[in-house]
Amino acid sequence: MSAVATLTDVTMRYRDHTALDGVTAAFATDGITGLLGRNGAGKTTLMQLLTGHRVPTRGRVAVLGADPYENDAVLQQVCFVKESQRYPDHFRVRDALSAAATLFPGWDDDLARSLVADFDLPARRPVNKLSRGMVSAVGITIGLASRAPVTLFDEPYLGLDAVARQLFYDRLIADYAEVPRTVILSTHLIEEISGLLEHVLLLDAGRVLLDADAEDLRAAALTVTGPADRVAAFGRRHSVLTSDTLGGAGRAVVRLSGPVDAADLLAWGLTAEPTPLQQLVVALSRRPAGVPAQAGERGRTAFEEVTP
Ligand SMILES: Nc1ncnc2c1ncn2[C@@H]1O[C@H](COP(=O)(O)OP(=O)(O)OP(=O)(O)O)[C@@H](O)[C@H]1O
Repeated sequence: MSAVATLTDVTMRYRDHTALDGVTAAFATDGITGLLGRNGAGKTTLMQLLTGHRVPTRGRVAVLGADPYENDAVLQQVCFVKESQRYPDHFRVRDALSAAATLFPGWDDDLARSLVADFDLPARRPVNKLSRGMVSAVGITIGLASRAPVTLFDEPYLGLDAVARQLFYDRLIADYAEVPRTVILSTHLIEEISGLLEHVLLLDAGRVLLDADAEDLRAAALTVTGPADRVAAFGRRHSVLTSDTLGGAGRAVVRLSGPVDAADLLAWGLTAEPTPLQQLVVALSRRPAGVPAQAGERGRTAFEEVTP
C-alpha cells in the first residue's frame, strides 16, 4: 500500500490522560477510511495530529512525507473539517467559501457552487445566523470543494437531517470517483457510511483495536442464528464475539477462523448473514460492565489476527 499519512508508535498525553497510546497506522493514497471508536477513543486527537494542530508526546507523524506541524507546504494539501468549526463573526457563507478558496490550491469553485445550491445554503447570510445543520453543510462544502489530497471530516454532520446526510454521502462518493484522494471520516453513524468505506481504523481507549480493509471485514464475521445448542457448537469452532439466547433460540456474532460451507450451515440447522459493520464495531468495542476505558489496556482482541 502506498501511504499518504502515517503514525508511528504515537502517544499523545494531555497532562495525566493518555489519549493515544502507541498508535501505528497508515492511510492509503486514494482511499476512504472510517475512523471509528467510542466517545473519547482518540479519533479527534488523531486527526489533530495529522493536521498539525498538535505535536505528539512521543512517536512520529508524517503526512505527504513530512511532519505536518507548522509545515505550510503540507498543510495546504490538507483540509480538516472539524465537528464544531468556528468562523469569524462577520463571515457570510460566501466569505467562508472565498476564504477557503484562497487556502487550497485545488479548490473547485463550480463544485462549491453546486453544493451550496444542493444544501440550499443562503450565500449572503452570516454563518453565525445559520442553523446548526447549515453550519455543518458549510463545512462539508468546504471539505469537498477543497479537493485537498488529504481531507479529514471529524463527525461533520452535527444537526444535518437525513436527506442532507445522504446528499453528503452521494456527493462524496461521486467526487471521490472523479478526483480520488485520501479521505478520513470519523463518525458514530457507522451503518450510514459503511458502504462508502474502503478501510476501517477502530480505536478504543487510545489504542488501535482494528485496522482492516472493509472488504476483508465483511468476509470475516457472520451473525448466526438457530437452535441455541447448535449456535454454541458452531461458535466453538470459530470465535464468538457476542451471543445471546431467547428460549431455545440462539444468535451469535462469530469471527470466522476458516471458510464456512453454506451446505454445512444448513445441515446444522443454522442461518447466517453478514454482520453489519456497526454490530461488529459494537461487539469489538464492548467492555465488561464496570471496566473503564483506559489507554494502556487492550480491549477485546478477538479480531486482531484479521488485521492485514
Ligand atoms: N485538550 C485536552 N485536554 C485534556 N484531555 C483531552 C483534551 N483533548 C482530548 N482530551 C481527552 O482525550 C481523550 C480522547 O479525546 P478525543 O476528542 O480525541 O476522542 P474522540 O474519539 O474524538 O471522542 P468523541 O467521539 O466523543 O468525539 C478523551 O478522554 C478526552 O477527554
